[in-house]
Amino acid sequence: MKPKVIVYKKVDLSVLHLLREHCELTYYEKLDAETYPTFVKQLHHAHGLMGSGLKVDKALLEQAPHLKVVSNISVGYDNLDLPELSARGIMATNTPNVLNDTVADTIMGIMLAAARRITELDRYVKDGKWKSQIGEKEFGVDVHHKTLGIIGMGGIGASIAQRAYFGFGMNILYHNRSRKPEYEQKYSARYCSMDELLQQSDFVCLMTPLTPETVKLIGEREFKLMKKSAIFINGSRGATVDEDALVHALKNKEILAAGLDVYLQEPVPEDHPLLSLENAVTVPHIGSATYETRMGMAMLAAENLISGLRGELPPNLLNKEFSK
Ligand SMILES: NC(=O)C1=CN([C@@H]2O[C@H](COP(=O)(O)OP(=O)(O)OC[C@H]3O[C@@H](n4cnc5c(N)ncnc54)[C@H](OP(=O)(O)O)[C@@H]3O)[C@@H](O)[C@H]2O)C=CC1
Ligand SMILES: O=CC(=O)O
Repeated sequence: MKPKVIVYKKVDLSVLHLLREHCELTYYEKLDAETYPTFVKQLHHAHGLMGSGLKVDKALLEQAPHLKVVSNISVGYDNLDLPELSARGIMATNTPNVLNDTVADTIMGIMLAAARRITELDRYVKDGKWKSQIGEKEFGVDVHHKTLGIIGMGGIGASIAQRAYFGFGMNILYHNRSRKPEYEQKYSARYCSMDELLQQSDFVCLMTPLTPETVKLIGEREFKLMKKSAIFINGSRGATVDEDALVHALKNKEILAAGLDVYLQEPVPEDHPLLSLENAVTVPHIGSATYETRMGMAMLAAENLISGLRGELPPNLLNKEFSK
């Protein structure tokens, strides 16, 4: 008998074909108030779950007594209660690396947009405000040859460093809990304390996972340490930043600008103070959002799921306990 699998996110047909070869599939393009009650009923019989963003915690797992594998279609897995999954013998997987280049492209785009005020000036043109030759009021700041500080120099951080170093001649600083000699060599990146990184960088890019340690990693104190000319970029998760402190820093010109892909609440509420600030570039969590990359992520997630359901150790297994 084929294992029962629920996919709760829209994926390409080829991914569904692959899954159907190996599993009995229930497919939701998305979960909403209408579909959720049926989804929960089906969870009672499911062996596998694949999608992204759903909070997989004790309460949900209580409804899923037969679950064997939870396959996230994302690299971040802060939506998963990993200790609870491990305690129940359920494997969890994610999709690292396939998205590094795409997310790094997005981050470079946001950096450039914030520094050169591209989204703000796009509105200026479309609103009919371009009436004469531009002057200092429309000037931005350079990106090339500036100092970029990356907090969370992992797969994505390194792809950002690669673009910044080779493409823009930037000087790279980074901070992690552990040093990465490989990136020091490849991108002449210098490891430093977080405070030094904040003080020295023209661009501060946050790329850590969301963990108990990184909640509000950047707050009032950290914004005060940054240069007044600094541009802050968040590509990690909204909760790694104290958003009130960010709004305060932007309004009071403690920093020059910010570029944001992630927010504490997503979708970000229409009346969020960040949305009324000209010096904040705000995009809707589009880091990995290209056809090619989302397809690659979904395919990898399907492979992880199938492998786990066969009783193998999936390539991107997250629970350390299972690999022992
Ligand atoms: N905006 C978007 O669309 C996307 C956002 N993301 C986010 O980016 C995150 C990173 O992804 P990825 O690069 O693949 O992950 P990696 O695990 O490859 O890299 C994360 C890096 O963060 C460092 N890190 C972890 N904890 C801390 C800490 N407390 N202080 C400083 N550094 C820390 C790690 O180094 P060390 O262990 O040495 O500390 C590691 O090098 C994801 O978890 C997700 O939240 C990912 C994809 C798309
Ligand atoms: O935010 C996206 C992810 O892959 O994590």
